[in-house]
This record gives sequence, structure tokens and C-alpha cells, in this order.
Amino acid sequence: MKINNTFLPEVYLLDNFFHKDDRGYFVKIFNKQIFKENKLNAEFKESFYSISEKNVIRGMHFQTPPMDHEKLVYVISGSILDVVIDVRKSSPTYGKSIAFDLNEKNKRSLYIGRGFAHGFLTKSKTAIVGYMTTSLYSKEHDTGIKWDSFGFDWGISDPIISQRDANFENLET
Ligand SMILES: Cc1cn([C@H]2C[C@H](O)[C@@H](COP(=O)(O)OP(=O)(O)O[C@H]3O[C@H](C)C(=O)[C@H](O)[C@H]3O)O2)c(=O)[nH]c1=O
Repeated sequence: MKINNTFLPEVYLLDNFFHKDDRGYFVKIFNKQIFKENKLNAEFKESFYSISEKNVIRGMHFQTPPMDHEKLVYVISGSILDVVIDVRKSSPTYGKSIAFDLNEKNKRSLYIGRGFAHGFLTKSKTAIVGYMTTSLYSKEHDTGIKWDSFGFDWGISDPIISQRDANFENLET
């Protein structure tokens, strides 16, 4: 596993270990020792996955303190455009976003620190996206900002989104 810095501190792009043989692929997405050696929070408390159709946007989600968390996002099948934005008002990179293609071919994952909103666009027919988070889900602390409110070009104008995501507030400028 190789952990790559990005221009957003606390957001890392991970090149995961994988093994290919005539049966297919084996991919490892988490190793506690490597995470701790690289000062990434390795104390994950929940893991879940979603299955999305093409042109679905899920996001931009985050949990507010004290239930904020680090999040590890990876793609089991398909392809997504994964987007993260800094929503920490006191941060020098507040409002700055970064995007990565995560897919079953590159087997990359994204480690997202606290204070960042996360979302993705499904680019393949379907995409199975896995998550691990370092806090428990808390409905009261689960919130977000609107997907088209921070100047990011998703390359799509009419995504399939939930009513909840459509009703999020815009990023405060
Ligand atoms: C996360 C979660 C959700 N829920 C409930 C809340 C909703 O009734 C339903 C679906 O949740 P939501 O619409 O938030 O799911 P997504 O839109 O796929 O959100 C996910 O995708 C975006 C991109 C993320 O970054 C979020 O961390 C992740 O939650 O499950 C639970 O009951 N427990 C949970 O842990």
C-alpha cells in the first residue's frame, strides 16, 4: 500500500496492494500498522457499502463534531468520480475541492480527514462503493452541502440524487 499526499492536507490517495492470477484479483484496502506509521487514524468503527446506478450523485456528506470522522472510501466494482471539499471554516483550504477517479481497475481508495464533505458520481453502469468510518453513524450529526454549490464541474447537469441531498444548503462563501 502506498499512501500519497494531495494538495488538501488530511486527504490521501491510496494505491492498494493487489494480486492478480488466473482466478482474478485480491485487493487489500486496510492495514492498521501502515495506517498508524503514516499517522492515519486506524480506529474504524463502522463499515458499509452502497450500490449506485450510472449518473447517481451521493453527497456531499459529513458528520458534525463530536461525531465527525475520518472516512476510507474504496470501489469494489465499477467506476466513480470521487469528490472531497474542505468545509472547515477556519481552514486555509476552506471551500477547496479535489476529485479522483476511483475504479475497479486502479483499485485506489481515498482517506478523508475530519472536516471534509464527501460525494461521488457513478460513471459506470453500476458502482459498489465501500466505506469505513472512525465514528458511529449519528442521524443528528449527519449533514451535507449541495452537490452543485461549490463550483465543481461534475460533467453532468441532471444527476440522480436523493431528495435529502437535493435539499442541502449551499456551501457558505
Ligand atoms: C450512513 C448511514 C445511513 N443510514 C441511513 C440514512 C438513510 O436513511 C439511508 C441511506 O443513507 P444516505 O442516503 O446518507 O446514504 P448515502 O447517500 O449513500 O451516503 C453515503 O454516501 C456519501 C457519499 C457519504 O460520504 C456518506 O458517508 C455515506 O453515508 O441509510 C444509516 O441508517 N446508517 C448509516 O450509517
